[in-house]
Amino acid sequence: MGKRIAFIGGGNMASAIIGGLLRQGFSAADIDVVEPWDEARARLAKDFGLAPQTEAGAFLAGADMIVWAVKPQTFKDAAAAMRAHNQHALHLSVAAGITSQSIAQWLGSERIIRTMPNTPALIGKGITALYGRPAVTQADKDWANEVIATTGATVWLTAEEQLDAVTAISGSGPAYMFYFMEAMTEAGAKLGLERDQAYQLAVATFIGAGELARASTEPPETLRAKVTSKGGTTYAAITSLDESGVKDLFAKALFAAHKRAGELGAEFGKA
Ligand SMILES: NC(=O)C1=CN([C@@H]2O[C@H](COP(=O)(O)OP(=O)(O)OC[C@H]3O[C@@H](n4cnc5c(N)ncnc54)[C@H](O)[C@@H]3O)[C@@H](O)[C@H]2O)C=CC1
Ligand SMILES: O=C(O)[C@@H]1CCC=N1
Repeated sequence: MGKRIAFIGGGNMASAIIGGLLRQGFSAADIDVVEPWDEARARLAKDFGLAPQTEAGAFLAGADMIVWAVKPQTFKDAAAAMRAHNQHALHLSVAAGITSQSIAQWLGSERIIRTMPNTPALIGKGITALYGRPAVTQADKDWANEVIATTGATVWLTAEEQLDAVTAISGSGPAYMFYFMEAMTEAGAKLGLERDQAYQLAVATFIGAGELARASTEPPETLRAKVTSKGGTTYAAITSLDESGVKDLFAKALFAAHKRAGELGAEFGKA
């Protein structure tokens, strides 16, 4: 790629993208990171051979792309600290909820791409939705896609609001999967399995079902029907789930995540 990329925030999501870039041959010497937390800086140095800085500075002038990987709560302050040092970079945000309009105001730039990745990006198995502000060129989008594709699949959106829905589905999604794995492991242990074996069964079942869904042309309802013998064990479990209204409750949880994304934008995106 031959360009410099700076990360503002060096936590989980920054590490996922940095890891992806390095795996694809991007040079650590072309990456800058601003990360105030000592422990996080030490981890970035150890894992990736980087030399992160504690705060924004003149070194940021060399960045062609700036990746915003701070919490929504700290974005505005971090933007104010960076603004004087770089006015030409393409900006790529991973922050939940914070609109590109807020970012444009804080940075005085229209060259902004918002994204919503998820943590499987850490192992190159993520999925990220991206949205480019109208001023962003196709060449900028292609470059952002190239960077993010090092962490997994990409999906481009045409409406920025859709990012909040993506946040509810796939951004927060890994946590729901782990939640189900926890429940399956607990139940397995109560039913007499060794805990680590129950966990192994739960994880393998998620991976297998996910891969089957990916490989199949059939919808999930059909895949589910193929597991569900009339009057059998799955039927007993699904009937119990339906009687408890689990599908509706689960949808309610996703709506709560979606609502929270909007609230984060309103609360921490003020000019
Ligand atoms: N963790 C996840 O599953 C996902 C997170 N996101 C978004 O990614 C963003 C970052 O989240 P994580 O990486 O999980 O958080 P994190 O807490 O792991 O990383 C954020 C880092 O920013 C640093 N920081 C705080 N103030 C700073 C400042 N003024 N300048 C530079 N760095 C500063 C913190 O020390 C921390 O290391 C958030 O906005 C979140 O909404 C998006 C998708 C998934
Ligand atoms: O929980 C959060 O706010 C972030 C956004 C998506 C996943 N983690």
